[in-house]
Amino acid sequence: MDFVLLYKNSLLYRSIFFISLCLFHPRYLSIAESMETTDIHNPALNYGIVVDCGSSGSRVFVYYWPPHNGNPHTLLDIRQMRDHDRKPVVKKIKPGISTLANTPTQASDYLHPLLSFAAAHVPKTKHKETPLYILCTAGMRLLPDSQQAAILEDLVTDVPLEFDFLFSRSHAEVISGKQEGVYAWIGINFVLGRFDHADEEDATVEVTTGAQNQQPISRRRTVGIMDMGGASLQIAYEVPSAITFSSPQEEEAGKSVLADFNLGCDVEHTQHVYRVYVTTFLGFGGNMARQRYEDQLVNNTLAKNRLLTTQTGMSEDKPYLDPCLPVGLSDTVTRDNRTLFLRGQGDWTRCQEAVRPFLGLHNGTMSPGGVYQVQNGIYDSWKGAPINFSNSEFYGFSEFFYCMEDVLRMGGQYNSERYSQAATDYCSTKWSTLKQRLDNQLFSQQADISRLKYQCFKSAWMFEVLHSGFRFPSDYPSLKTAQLVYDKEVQWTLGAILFKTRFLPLRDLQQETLRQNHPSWLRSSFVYNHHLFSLCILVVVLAILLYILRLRRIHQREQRQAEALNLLWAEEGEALLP
Ligand SMILES: Nc1nc2c(ncn2[C@@H]2O[C@H](COP(=O)(O)OP(=O)(O)OP(=O)(O)O)[C@@H](O)[C@H]2O)c(=O)[nH]1
Repeated sequence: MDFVLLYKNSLLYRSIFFISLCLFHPRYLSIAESMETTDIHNPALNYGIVVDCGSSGSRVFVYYWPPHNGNPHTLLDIRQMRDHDRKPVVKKIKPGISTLANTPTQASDYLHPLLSFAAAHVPKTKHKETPLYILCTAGMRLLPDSQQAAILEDLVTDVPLEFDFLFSRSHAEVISGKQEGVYAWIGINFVLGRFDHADEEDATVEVTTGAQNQQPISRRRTVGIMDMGGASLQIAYEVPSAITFSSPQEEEAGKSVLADFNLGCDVEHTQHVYRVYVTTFLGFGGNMARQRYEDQLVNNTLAKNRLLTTQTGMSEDKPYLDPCLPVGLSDTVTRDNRTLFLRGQGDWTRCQEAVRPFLGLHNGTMSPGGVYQVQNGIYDSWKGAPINFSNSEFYGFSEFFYCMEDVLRMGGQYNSERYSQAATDYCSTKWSTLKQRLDNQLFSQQADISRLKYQCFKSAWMFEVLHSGFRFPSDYPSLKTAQLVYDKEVQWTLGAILFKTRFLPLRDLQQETLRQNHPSWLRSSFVYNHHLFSLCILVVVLAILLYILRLRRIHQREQRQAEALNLLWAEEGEALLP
């Protein structure tokens, strides 16, 4: 067979092609690798566990990372662990940990299934050095301090009795909404590679980080996030230029919604200094918004009944007509032993109008502190950093994705017109038909009866938050909703572990320097990037192989020519013989 053809069809040729691709785009190599089963037999891998204790449930995520590549400008390559079926190692339980407010001593038992699941996946020999973080969000934030403290105390005392992870008092905490927003922002930008060096085709921005005498740096444009959970809502986006405040009050308010942080391993490396505008809205998550709406329905309807001596909502045959429940759905709401009977009207437009007041709009701006702070008389009037709607990109997570995907099946690129049409149709579909569709598995696997019931409300709430609250123009072209990006589940937990391990590379670097004391050019060179290094070795080996094969071919050809010459001489010799 022709050698060239053989070579082109060979694994060798394809490997070289793939290797060249990866040499030019090492990012692709990392993406491909991160979808593989995690090699638990590799002793060099490090592990980390984050438990997200949300208002509606708790989930455990197991992450791992190879040793740092030695370049102080790159972050740890943290990936979600995958089991032998390549499935992400994640487990979820319901309800939320805040339901243990009155029985805090059960907190560690409650988390036991999640922690033993993680313990079964992380190699036993690694448990001692594997950090475990138990981070609680809005459900816990809504509890009084004493109840929060009692739950955390139980975890800090009991978890180490059963599990051998690296876990201390500071590893169990109720994080602020601001932290949650920043972590979500870090998570998605990391997965999208926006913290890497910019390629020519990337959209870049000039960034002034505020450091003294610092020239603007050109960096990849980062994406903004909106994350709507069960109880709280976060928005976070990078503010590329230094902000000037016109008054000390404005500065005070402004600083409370700006997060300045350095993701680099060392304060001297300013390449990864970011200034992010982040605001959290407690009570604005999908479930809490519905709860607030129902509270008001009960109060207002009963007050009206008293005033007008009517009986609206007092019995099943005289229900309150709720525009935000699907047509024909009967439901009840009970508050303080008072029950209100509801019947779905399925009217999207009226539902939008009904939910809008719950945004707490004040001079056209949503209250960053949420309704609770407004009720306490604290009102923050800072309007937030303006979003450049013509040069930005946003990702919507959790309810933004579930609202679009679970039943409407349109998660991904957001288009306000298509979305409101689909939501209008959903709301006006008869409840019996919706249930039939659920039984026929026409919705996503995650959709359950509760999703069906509140979809109409939640989709209107999401729409209002986006367009009336955050004032995104209806033709904004760059909003995507997502749960998986490059096949990775993007959660704020990923950002949390990245942030919490940001100094680990420094430790590795210092140890390496002490041990080997290499010249500095070597440390910063590609020799310390183990991917590139092994690929180069492979390329060299393949080149040598090809060279040897080619030499053999030349040698064989020469041999054949020599034999032919010998034959010719022999024949000529015979002919000359008398
Ligand atoms: N479709 C789908 N729904 C989910 C999933 N996880 C949670 N939900 C639902 O989405 C709503 C919001 O849940 P999350 O986004 O997990 O919010 P949370 O962490 O509980 O709430 P916060 O504490 O406010 O952050 C709840 O009603 C959940 O039942 C999921 O993986 N898929």
